[in-house]
Amino acid sequence: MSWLAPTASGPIDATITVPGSKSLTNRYLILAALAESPSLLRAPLHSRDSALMVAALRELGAVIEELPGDGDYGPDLRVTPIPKDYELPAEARIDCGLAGTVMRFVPPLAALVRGTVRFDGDPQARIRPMGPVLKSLRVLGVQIQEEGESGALPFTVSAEGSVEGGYLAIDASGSSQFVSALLLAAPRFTNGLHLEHIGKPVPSLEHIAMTVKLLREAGVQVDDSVPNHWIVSPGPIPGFDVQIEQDLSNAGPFLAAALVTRGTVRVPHWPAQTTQVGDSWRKILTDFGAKVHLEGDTLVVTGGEQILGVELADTSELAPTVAALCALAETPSRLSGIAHLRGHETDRLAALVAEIKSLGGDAEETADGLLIRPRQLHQGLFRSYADHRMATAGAIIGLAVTGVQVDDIGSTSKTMPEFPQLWQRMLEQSSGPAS
Ligand SMILES: O=C(O)C1=C[C@@H](OP(=O)(O)O)[C@@H](O)[C@H](O)C1
Ligand SMILES: C=C(OP(=O)(O)O)C(=O)O
Repeated sequence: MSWLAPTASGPIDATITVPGSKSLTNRYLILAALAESPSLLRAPLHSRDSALMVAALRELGAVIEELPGDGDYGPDLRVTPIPKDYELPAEARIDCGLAGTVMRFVPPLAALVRGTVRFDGDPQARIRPMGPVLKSLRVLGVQIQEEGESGALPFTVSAEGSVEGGYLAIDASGSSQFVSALLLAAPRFTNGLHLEHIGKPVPSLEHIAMTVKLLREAGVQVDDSVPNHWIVSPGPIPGFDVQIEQDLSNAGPFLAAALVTRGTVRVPHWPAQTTQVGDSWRKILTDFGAKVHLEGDTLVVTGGEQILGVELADTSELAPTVAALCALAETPSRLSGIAHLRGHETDRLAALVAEIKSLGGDAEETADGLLIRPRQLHQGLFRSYADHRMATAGAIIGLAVTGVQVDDIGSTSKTMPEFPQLWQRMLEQSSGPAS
């Protein structure tokens, strides 16, 4: 659905909470499916990525029910784990959509049931890198049959119900999800796992820290004291009851709106301690020239007189939102350490350069990032390439530039189906009506 991005007619003054974290929801779903007894996920995300994870775990024998809860964005989830020694009644089929967490995290779980499981996804998912996960499973003795390009969807996992584990070396420079995928299943490997990364630096390290923290909270022993080594001891995961934090990465476009309109945006219930990469908005938005502070547990961001250019390394999944702000900044910006964004939902470096340029901006790719220089932007089509974060980047630019048309705002359903309504609500709360 093509969507004319609303332009703000004055400073935004709004308070917004967003739905639950994708990364937390999909990790807790995996841990709950591996647990010894049922678990309750309170205020989880309900979006395409979480629905695909729920469907995948049901295919593998977990029972997942919706229960009324207190969250603003849908029911809680009760997860009854995959039975021990589960034998699939027939070949299972798992649709990964475009979800990295499903295509990377679920195959190691499929190795723990008996039977065959076929994985496929959206056409764009078939070019996202999968090789290190498939290679690791093969080294661990699991049979994988690939159908198309090597190291990519679609493929079939044939498993015998147990994985011995032990030492494994991988190159996770393409995605932190390769590491998280193996760590999450490792407590159920007979001998646990000693995973070593060998290669260029692993990106998005915050997401691995999140995996390690969640495993430890679930009672699993993890030693990550030596860089690039993770040692997970085998052991049971007791069922748990958890409140899921809102998605701080998805809070980003709303917070960015404060800078773009020189207004104020508040996000209540900002977690005091979190492993979400989105917590770094506090530093990033300060670099852009905003005033950022906490009032109790409410994060308050107020835009400055101008948006300053930034120099930032490894902004991970925040990069498209950051790039949108760079395109509106008064001084040049350099983003580095994000070469792996070429393997995200789309080649985000190419997509951001193409779309910023199509609005008259000045952007160029480097080997590992982007250079974005100030230039007046004009109306035009901003393509999202089925990528939720491209779509929200277009919305951010549209706040300042009239006539920005986002081709597929529906792509935000990947992690925030409510985005268009929440964006509108943010504008309606503000002093001037949106145009
Ligand atoms: O583990 C996770 O939940 C994620 C890890 C990161 O992947 P990469 O390491 O591929 O950037 C991040 O970008 C993605 O949105 C979510
Ligand atoms: C890279 C992302 O997603 P995925 O979990 O599909 O890798 C993202 O949400 O920015």
